[in-house]
Amino acid sequence: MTGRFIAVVGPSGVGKDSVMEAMANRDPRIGLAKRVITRPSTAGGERFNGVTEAEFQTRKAAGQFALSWAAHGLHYAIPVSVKAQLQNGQDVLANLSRAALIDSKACFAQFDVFNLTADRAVLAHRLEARGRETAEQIARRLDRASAQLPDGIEAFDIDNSDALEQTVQIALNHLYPVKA
Ligand SMILES: Nc1ncnc2c1ncn2[C@@H]1O[C@H](COP(=O)(O)OP(=O)(O)O)[C@@H](O)[C@H]1O
Ligand SMILES: O=P(O)(O)OC[C@H]1O[C@H](OP(=O)(O)OP(=O)(O)O)[C@H](O)[C@@H]1O
Repeated sequence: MTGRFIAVVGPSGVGKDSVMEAMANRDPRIGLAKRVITRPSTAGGERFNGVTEAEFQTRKAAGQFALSWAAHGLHYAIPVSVKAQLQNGQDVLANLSRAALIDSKACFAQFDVFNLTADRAVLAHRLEARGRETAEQIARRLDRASAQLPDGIEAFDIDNSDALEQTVQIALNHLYPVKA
């Protein structure tokens, strides 16, 4: 059976990549979409494919992206290879912009959304602790924290203010309900 494409959205620093990675480690039915980003691969954090702006545009023109968007002064894409993962029956998690949800819904037959939330103070603390962005970049990311989901998009909301393990369990229970 074809897998589900699950968009994981929420403000920068809320824990999208951490939750996704922990879910994939817990359950073999889950695969991760590896994003292509115009950020040096040495920047750390999630596993992503870092490319130059020119390389990004070349790959986009060659049809190598299922989805792409711009945010935080960077370009991001989900490679078309996710379709093979889905055809192999994996449920695929992808860290997506809330602004890319409409395109994403149109692109994938089986589509779900996890919307992660956390208090602004928690976000600020996590972004500082992650240490990847400057103070100014962090301030701009926090300004986007309250962005709403587009009309017509239904999401499963999960508060990731507390322990990561708790969030992961709630998300897994939602994806794979235990039959009584
Ligand atoms: N539930 C949690 N409790 C504590 N720290 C967390 C939790 N979830 C994520 N973090 C930490 O917060 C920071 C941001 O997480 P990350 O997964 O990079 O967020 P995002 O992908 O949403 O930008 C990381 O340093 C991560 O280790
Ligand atoms: O439009 P928004 O919903 O605010 O999302 C903006 C960007 O932030 C998210 O990534 P993340 O927070 O992981 O930032 P990063 O990709 O730079 O790490 C998401 O994947 C988008 O690329």
